[in-house]
Amino acid sequence: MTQLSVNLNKIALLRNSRGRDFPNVVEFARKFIGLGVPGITIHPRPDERHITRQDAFDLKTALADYPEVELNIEGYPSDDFLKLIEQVKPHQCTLVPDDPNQLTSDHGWDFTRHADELDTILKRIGDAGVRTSVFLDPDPEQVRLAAQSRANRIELYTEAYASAHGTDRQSEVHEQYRAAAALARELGLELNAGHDLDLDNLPGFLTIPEILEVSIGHVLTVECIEMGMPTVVNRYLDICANSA
Ligand SMILES: CC(=O)[C@@H](O)[C@H](O)COP(=O)(O)O
Ligand SMILES: NCC(=O)COP(=O)(O)O
Repeated sequence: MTQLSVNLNKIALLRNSRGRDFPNVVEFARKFIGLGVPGITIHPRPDERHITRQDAFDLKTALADYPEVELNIEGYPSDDFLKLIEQVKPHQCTLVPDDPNQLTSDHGWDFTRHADELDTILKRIGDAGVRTSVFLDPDPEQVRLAAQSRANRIELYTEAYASAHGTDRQSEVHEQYRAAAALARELGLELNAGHDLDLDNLPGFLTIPEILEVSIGHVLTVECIEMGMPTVVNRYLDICANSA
């Protein structure tokens, strides 16, 4: 069964737009957990445009009340970010190759260029007792290289899957993900996935076997506005429970 990790970036974005602590990120984490969500994801960016460093500490403290709930922190491995990970010690850290000013994550790691620096970084995070995951395109060469690294998991970057969904490229693109996932499993990598997943495209994606975790935030937040949190969370949990 796939675990749902709700990404709270967009709750923080709303909060930051008014300069007071509303909506409160920790309170929303508690609401999602209360509805049965087993994981929380945040992606603190250097400009703190949504999630702040303080949010990471506050969530870590709050999640002590829910030992079964996983905290996943995503981000570019700057020294600041790595220090944050060493202090907060989330269950999982997902490394993303984002520029500081990037609008959103739009590509996976290139291990042909970054294998050496990632080795040092993955060791540092692993030594802090934190599970590691690396954001990756569904590219067989990158999957092979990631399998030779210290990463425990890969997170398949699903934007291409989401944009092809419902178009005549759907099955071709889906096959790329299916093949990358099969190769990753064969090489001993565990698998997560995320970016632009939603209630409509997730069931098709989760026909790929053994996706351990999906992190979802942007569309999920909009779906909650449209349909209400309980309905949306129940539908996601249902889809995840029926994954391959
Ligand atoms: C790493 C990843 O997949 C992203 O989806 C990310 O967490 C979203 O970041 P923004 O919310 O800043 O677009
Ligand atoms: N890792 C992906 C994530 O956390 C959320 O992505 P999105 O649903 O906000 O596109």
